[in-house]
Amino acid sequence: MRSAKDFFRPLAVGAPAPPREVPFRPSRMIHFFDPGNEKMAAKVPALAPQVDVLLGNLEDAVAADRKEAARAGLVSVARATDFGATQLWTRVNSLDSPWALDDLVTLVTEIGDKLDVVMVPKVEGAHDIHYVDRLLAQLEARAGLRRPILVHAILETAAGVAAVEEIAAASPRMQGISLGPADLAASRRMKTTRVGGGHPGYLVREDPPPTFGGGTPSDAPRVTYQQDLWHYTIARMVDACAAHDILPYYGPFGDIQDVTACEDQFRNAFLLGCVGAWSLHPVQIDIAKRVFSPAPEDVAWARQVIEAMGDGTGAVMIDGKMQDDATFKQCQVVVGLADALAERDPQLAASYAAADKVARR
Ligand SMILES: CC(C)(COP(=O)(O)OP(=O)(O)OC[C@H]1O[C@@H](n2cnc3c(N)ncnc32)[C@H](O)[C@@H]1OP(=O)(O)O)[C@@H](O)C(=O)NCCC(=O)NCCSC(=O)C[C@H](O)C(=O)O
Ligand SMILES: [Mg+2]
Repeated sequence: MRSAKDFFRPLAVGAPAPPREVPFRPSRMIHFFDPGNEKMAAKVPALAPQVDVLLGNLEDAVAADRKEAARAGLVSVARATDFGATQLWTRVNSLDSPWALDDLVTLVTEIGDKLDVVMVPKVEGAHDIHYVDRLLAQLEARAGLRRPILVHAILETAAGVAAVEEIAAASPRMQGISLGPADLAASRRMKTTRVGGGHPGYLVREDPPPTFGGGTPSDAPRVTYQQDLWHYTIARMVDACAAHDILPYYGPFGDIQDVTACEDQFRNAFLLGCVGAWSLHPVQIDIAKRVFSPAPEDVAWARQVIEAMGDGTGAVMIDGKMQDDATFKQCQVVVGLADALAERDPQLAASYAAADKVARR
């Protein structure tokens, strides 16, 4: 068993010290691209300033006979691109595949100084993170890296969901966790054929009108309400991440043309505590940017509450609503996120300042 003190010692001689906290960097969208697709890879320099995270995907959606080309493509695009403040992540192949080892060895050795986070798919328990943790330390030491590469797990197997708390706590390298609804659906034997989003068959129906005195039941139409297939898993993931001070994300929304449902799915995740989602296509970038940035009027309201609450204790009434220590803390979350995002996004900073001005009139 590792002692608590061991947690902060490098797992290989000469490796950088493990991180003590996850540095906050905007990650409203993790934009996926296939580095072996020349057309897509050519768009990376122009995409870099528009997104918070660029992720070179080596796993699913890259055909088996294109794995090496994708890996080599990521090395060359990473070397050739100045990412500025944008993070570079990769999703390596799953640990039970024949490609995962070469993915990690090649990427850390060749472009480890440019890689911020390694996303590990199909994580089933702490043992998967421990394996990657030790290997990264060995490779970092060998490559002479000064900064540890962080690890992000995808929650996309039933075993992974059952072990989500131990996964979140498995290493100081843990940066966050994303929901992978497509693989999770398959692993759970759900009867869907989609990548995220809802399903019209998963619903509740209002009761029939009462038939007093044994009359004939009415055949009047009864309203149905589609339910959220992902609520339980997202909420569980958010709790595990918050408890271990790492970041939760919604994953992919596969119906690229249904921008409305994509926005709804992203917003549900945002309201439940997620900090971002994956964008699979350029059209999803602005949706994520909009949804995962607190709305200017909400930020202005939160600032008003914080100001009125003084030291954050007691209770006050604002516009007929009671505010106390707990709403003060919620408002601090909103303002803290807004300030951090505004530091990197001048357009957002301007819209927050404008809403604040209107609220103070
Ligand atoms: C989904 C796509 C295959 C669609 O591609 P395409 O048919 O080319 O779409 P468009 O014609 O609309 O494309 C318009 C132009 O935009 C470029 N493009 C498309 N996608 C991207 C992108 N992600 N990054 C950069 N540029 C992109 C096209 O090249 C077109 O360019 P041009 O011709 O010059 O106008 C495609 O979007 C795609 O492959 N996306 C990524 C898919 C992916 O990564 N999937 C894996 C993640 S989801 C998953 O793994 C499930 C999860 O693990 C789980 O279990 O839930
Ligand atoms: Mg998957």
